Amino acid sequence: MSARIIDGKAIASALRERIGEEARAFAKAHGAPPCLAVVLVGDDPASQVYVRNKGRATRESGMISIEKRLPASASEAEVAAVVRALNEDPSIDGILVQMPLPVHIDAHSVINEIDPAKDVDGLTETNAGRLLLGVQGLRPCTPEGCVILAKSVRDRLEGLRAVVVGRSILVGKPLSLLLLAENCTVVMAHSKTRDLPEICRSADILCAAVGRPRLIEGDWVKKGAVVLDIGINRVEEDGAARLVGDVDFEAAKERAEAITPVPGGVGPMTIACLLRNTLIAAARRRGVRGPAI
Ligand SMILES: Nc1nc(=O)c2c([nH]1)NC[C@@H]1CN(c3ccc(C(=O)N[C@@H](CCC(=O)O)C(=O)O)cc3)C=[N+]21
Ligand SMILES: [Mg+2]
Repeated sequence: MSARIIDGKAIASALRERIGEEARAFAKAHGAPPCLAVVLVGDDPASQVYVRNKGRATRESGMISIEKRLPASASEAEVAAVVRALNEDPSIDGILVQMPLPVHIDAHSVINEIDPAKDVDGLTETNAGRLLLGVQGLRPCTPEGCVILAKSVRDRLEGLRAVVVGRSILVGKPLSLLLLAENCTVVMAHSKTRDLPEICRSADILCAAVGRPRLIEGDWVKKGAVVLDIGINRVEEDGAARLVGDVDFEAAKERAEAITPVPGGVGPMTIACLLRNTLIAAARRRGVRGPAI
């Protein structure tokens, strides 16, 4: 039996529809729609595409999108100054600094300049700490999207064994914490993990976020598992550029109950959750409760 393909694109589109309604209601109540500022340093082609897509999605959801571009030669102090100006600007609700930053800039320092109330990526020390503590804060978008997709297959995640392969700050670590908050039993696996195939086979929910094309093979997947493929790897195959995940999709779908495709799985959820965080940040900054979506 072939797995059900989790249609992240459709789920994200439905979520963005509801966010759009909330954004319009917000604009009516507060005189202006929520506003997201994206800071892009340098001219990495993939980043340009992502930022353009984010801007379009933001406007489609009835929010305002602002872009601040700096040359690749910008100093850390210059990038930090842009972030601080956005912090001070009362018309800005959300700030995202597009990763990766040029190597001469310390990403952690720059991210930490973001006002935690506007940190829609959930990456500042304050929001990471709030996630660890399980108190109100802004959660990272890709992990949040993963939990929504897992819940689209399983009503309750409680008691399920989740294996997260990859421990990045943007995805693996926060995803592990979010799944723990759902009462999953979480295994945090990574490049130094012994017996990785065996550990993956123990997963009811298998999350792959390592950035290695098709690392996870078909027989690493337990029959009936839910597979979330967070990898987005650009590879060249038969002379053509392709996008593949961290999971061998064709093989894994013969064993999984449900699996996310790449593209069209987790990626679109990241953007939808970014817009949701912008709405939440805009509401909380005005002292009202965020949307119940
Ligand atoms: N501060 C920061 N926050 C981020 O959240 C962040 C970042 N920096 N830097 C880059 C990564 C990557 N990322 C993606 C978002 C959407 C898709 C997405 O929508 N992908 C589509 C299309 C993929 C394509 O065709 O290229 C899909 O998977 O179907 C992918 C990747 C956010 N990131
Ligand atoms: Mg392999």
